[in-house]
Amino acid sequence: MQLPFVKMHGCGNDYIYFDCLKHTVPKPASLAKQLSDRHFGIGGDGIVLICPSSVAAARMRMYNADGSEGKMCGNAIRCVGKYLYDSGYCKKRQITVETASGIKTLQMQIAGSRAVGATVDMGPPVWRPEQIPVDLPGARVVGTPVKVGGRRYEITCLSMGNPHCVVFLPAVEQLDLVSLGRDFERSGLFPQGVNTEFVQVLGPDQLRMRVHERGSGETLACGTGACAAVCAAVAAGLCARNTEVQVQLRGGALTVRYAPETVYMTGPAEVAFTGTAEV
Ligand SMILES: N[C@@H](CCC[C@H](N)C(=O)O)C(=O)O
Repeated sequence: MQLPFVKMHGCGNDYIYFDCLKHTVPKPASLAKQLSDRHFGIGGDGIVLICPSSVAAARMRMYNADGSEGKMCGNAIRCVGKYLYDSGYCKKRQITVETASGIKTLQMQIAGSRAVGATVDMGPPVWRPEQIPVDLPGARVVGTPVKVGGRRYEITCLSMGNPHCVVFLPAVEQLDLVSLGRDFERSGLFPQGVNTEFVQVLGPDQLRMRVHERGSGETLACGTGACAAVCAAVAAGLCARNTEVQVQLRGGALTVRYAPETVYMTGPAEVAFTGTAEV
């Protein structure tokens, strides 16, 4: 069976998108594993299905490269908005998308007849450990000392619709994220796995971040992770609330504002190429 796809990315966080408003995708979990392979597949951090919704313009389902399903993806949702706008399904400046962690509203950035990015209302962060989930006591895990992989870290944990652990370090460029990411995954602290952000504070409105994602390994960017990093920086008094903070990632930059009621994330959405997959 042949299935058309669009390969899109937000700051280099790349997924293979299928239009499930028109087509049915069989066995998406195993397809994600097969197609994400950068040598034997199309290559990507996972796959995204753009599905019908009764409550929004479309429903997004995202699968990591290992086939696990994620509840939310900040970079993918901007690309879903772009696809809905560019293909004419929803030619509106404001687009709603249903996800496994609720309905999100996007304000599309338009250039000519195409969408080039979006600001997404990501919803407020969730701090309660049992709702993240993280196996640590207390009402919040903010700057909490732990031992992971035999080393001491101070971690901040929160959910942006998916679990995040933020670690502030003096420098992040030289880190071995394969082994560090694995250490955090295997720490026993995160019963549903975790996305770990290693963050260097460059200034009160600028962070540098590298990320090890649950189910995909190191990626060039993570939208929910950038939001988690800014919320953690605000909680630690390193950045101001309700101020635009630029998060520099390996694949580009995202802007995040931790507003009084919610978190706004702004960034690009780009098509890399289109094709047909044999499934
Ligand atoms: N790349 C993402 C997050 C994707 C899901 C994550 N790996 C998970 O399993 O929670 C983003 O841009 O937010």
